[in-house]
Amino acid sequence: MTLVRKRRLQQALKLCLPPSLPPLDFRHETHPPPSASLSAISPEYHGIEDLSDLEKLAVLGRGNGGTVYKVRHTRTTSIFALKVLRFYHNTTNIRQHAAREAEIFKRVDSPYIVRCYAVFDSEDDLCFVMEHMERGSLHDVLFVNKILPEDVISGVALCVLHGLKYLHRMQIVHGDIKPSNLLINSKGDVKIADFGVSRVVVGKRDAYEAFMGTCAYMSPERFDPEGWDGYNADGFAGDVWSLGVVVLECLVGHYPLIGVGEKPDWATLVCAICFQERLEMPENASPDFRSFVSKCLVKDWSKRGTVDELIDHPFVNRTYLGSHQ
Ligand SMILES: Nc1ncnc2c1ncn2[C@@H]1O[C@H](COP(=O)(O)OP(=O)(O)OP(=O)(O)O)[C@@H](O)[C@H]1O
Repeated sequence: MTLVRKRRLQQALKLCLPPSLPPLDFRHETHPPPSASLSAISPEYHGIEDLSDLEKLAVLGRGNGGTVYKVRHTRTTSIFALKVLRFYHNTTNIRQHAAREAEIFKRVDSPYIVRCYAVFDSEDDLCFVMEHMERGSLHDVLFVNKILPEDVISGVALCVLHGLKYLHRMQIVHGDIKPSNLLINSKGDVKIADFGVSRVVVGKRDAYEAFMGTCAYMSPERFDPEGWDGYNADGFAGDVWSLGVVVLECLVGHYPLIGVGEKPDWATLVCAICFQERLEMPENASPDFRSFVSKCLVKDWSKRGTVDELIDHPFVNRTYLGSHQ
């Protein structure tokens, strides 16, 4: 059964074999949006003028502070994903994250990043109209399939690396790379989503925020900045660490830095992330897989593989790997 599922997934999860990166688009940087209730993010897209144009069809998922709906544009019948962040009790924290997410979404335009077409804001909530990623998140895929074959993981990793390369060139640290933030469309393209804790790097120390994002995927320098020279880290290496954890999780079938059944509380995670020396690799992992993950999961961020190095790594440049079972 597992084998059937795996085969089905291999067919279904077509991987994007990325063409060369498109040039960076800085159009939006010089034109900050007006502080009106609607900020059109993609000026070429004129279809969505008002939230009332969108009919809710289903709930796609829920995250911290928000719900994502599948919606249909009543006039064009196009399908979108609508993320609604509600500001209960005027929580400054959520407002700040939402504003940051909107700000980053305005800047990015890449086939490796989920597109955002419009943002509507009001007193009570902030709504993002995004491209609908039909197959949901990598988290959903792992929930159903448990583990993925190496060649599928390799394609996922390559898409994320291209997305990170684009973001990092724009000085954007994602800060929360994890399976639920990697979305897959009907063509099998994997794209990075959710910029709620992302930041634009303006210097090394000034923008440092240690405990934003999801603890389990955080790098040692974010978890323990004093122990791992985190105050000097630029943040980009943290995204690479998170990618390494995700890649390993896809082959292990569960969060890989602690044992199955172990509670991922703060103390357990800090021990695993900051102090545990040995990396548990699945026995069936290929040498390329081991090498790739080991380069991502170097505890000292200054010695960790960079996105530019990893994008040339044999693990993500294989034509077909027959070694997985
Ligand atoms: N554009 C989209 N297309 C399809 N499904 C989506 C889209 N965006 C989000 N989802 C689904 O909604 C879920 C919730 O997304 P959301 O960004 O609100 O939170 P999260 O990343 O899962 O969690 P957290 O808030 O803790 O980061 C996702 O896990 C995914 O399954």
